[in-house]
Amino acid sequence: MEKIRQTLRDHAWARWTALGIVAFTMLTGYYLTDVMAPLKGLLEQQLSWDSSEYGFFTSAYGWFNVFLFMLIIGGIILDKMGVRFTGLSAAVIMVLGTAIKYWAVSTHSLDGQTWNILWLFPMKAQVFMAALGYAIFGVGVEVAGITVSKIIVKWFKGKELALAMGLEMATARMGTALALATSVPLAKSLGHVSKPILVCLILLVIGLIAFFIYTFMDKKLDASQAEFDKQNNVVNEEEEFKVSDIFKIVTNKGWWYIAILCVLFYSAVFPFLKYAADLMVNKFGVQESLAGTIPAMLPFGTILLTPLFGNIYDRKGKGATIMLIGSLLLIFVHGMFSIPFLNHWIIAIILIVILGIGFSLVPSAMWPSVPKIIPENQLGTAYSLIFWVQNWGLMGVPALIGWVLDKYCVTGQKVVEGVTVNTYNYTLPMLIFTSLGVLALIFAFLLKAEDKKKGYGLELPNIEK
Ligand SMILES: NCCCC[C@H](NC(=O)[C@@H](N)CCCCN)C(=O)O
Repeated sequence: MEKIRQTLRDHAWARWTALGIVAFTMLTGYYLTDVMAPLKGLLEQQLSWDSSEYGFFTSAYGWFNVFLFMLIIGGIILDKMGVRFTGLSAAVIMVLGTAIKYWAVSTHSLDGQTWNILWLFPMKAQVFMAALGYAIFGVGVEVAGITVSKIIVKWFKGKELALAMGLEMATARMGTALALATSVPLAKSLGHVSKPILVCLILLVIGLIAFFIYTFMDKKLDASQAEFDKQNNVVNEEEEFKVSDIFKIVTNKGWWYIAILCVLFYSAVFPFLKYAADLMVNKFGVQESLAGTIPAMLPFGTILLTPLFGNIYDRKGKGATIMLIGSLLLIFVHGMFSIPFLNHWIIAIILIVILGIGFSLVPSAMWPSVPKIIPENQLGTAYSLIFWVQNWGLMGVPALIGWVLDKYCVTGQKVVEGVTVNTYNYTLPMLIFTSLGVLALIFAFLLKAEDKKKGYGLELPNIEK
């Protein structure tokens, strides 16, 4: 009998098609994640939300992931049950959470109601229900993220791993860019702040169907790998994941440096994006209806650059150095944003472009570096633990910024379309973002040193010759 020399992943068309499908599912998830960011002003006008309520809602993304350990549980399920079951479940959870959020923002049945959350905090019922839906969605999109990372490693290990991860992130960021650029026009043209969420809901259902289609490819990949192993007498030595492996992951210094760099770096980017449209209005005097357009350039820039830097990492290596340079750019940009007299909108555009470069450098090198430190059977859990640490920042920093804005940064009030809203000075929030960048740089240095000591190969190319 003729021996099989190739598995499905050795066919370029198959691995790039698989990537395209799962990346699309992530695009739909990222669209919903950021769809409310440019609507902060409209939420204040149409639903009377204030900055703290907006901050509370935004931080809900991480509630269940962080406090109920849903992300870690998701990672363990991923390593135990595999990518098909976990990915499908995650996509269903995204749809469910978004349906609840849409209902909360569009219904009138919650009008005027206040609930005591945990018998302690009075909160508008509408804000709470929208946040609950977003928290459920947050579990789905984060577990989908780790699942897709593991899927990419499965198809691209020893091949164009960083390019593939870069392309997946680029596709996902198209979702972010679309959200930033389209949510205000959609809300205005369709007549209500809830309408962009409805558009997301439809997209998420399509994303779920796409992932369902992917599961057939995944089955074929497993079958071709099993056949290859059988015919070539390959003994699969990969051990099954054990819950005790978590101990191995969390006692690995290199893993910790990536996790801490990740939380610091991402906390200075994603939460910044939530307030960036408002920053454009308050600091740079940009019109409300156009305010989302400048921050939207950031994800647009990363769409081109993340795969480009990923490709460089695949071919030339220098992963740890790439993360260092990205952290430096982050400090520069937020430092400049915090200087009060630099308030021309052209400066805002230039800084967002530079931030786009930084935000392409770090992720393009960080995520493909994890499989160099952690074995594949523990990868789902390792990614989920990194996401878990990161989610503390994604949850805490927006709430912190919302609170800081309300407490220390209100400069006055103005009337927008007949409604009185606060105006803010963004210097203090931008200094907070700058400090996160400085800490990120320190951990990028520590990671580079640890790589040198342990020989993880972060500075080596990913493509095996
Ligand atoms: N294959 C790379 C996976 C990580 C991508 C990374 N995503 C995250 O860090 C998520 N935990 C947070 C997503 C928040 C979406 N606005 C990324 O760079 O997007």
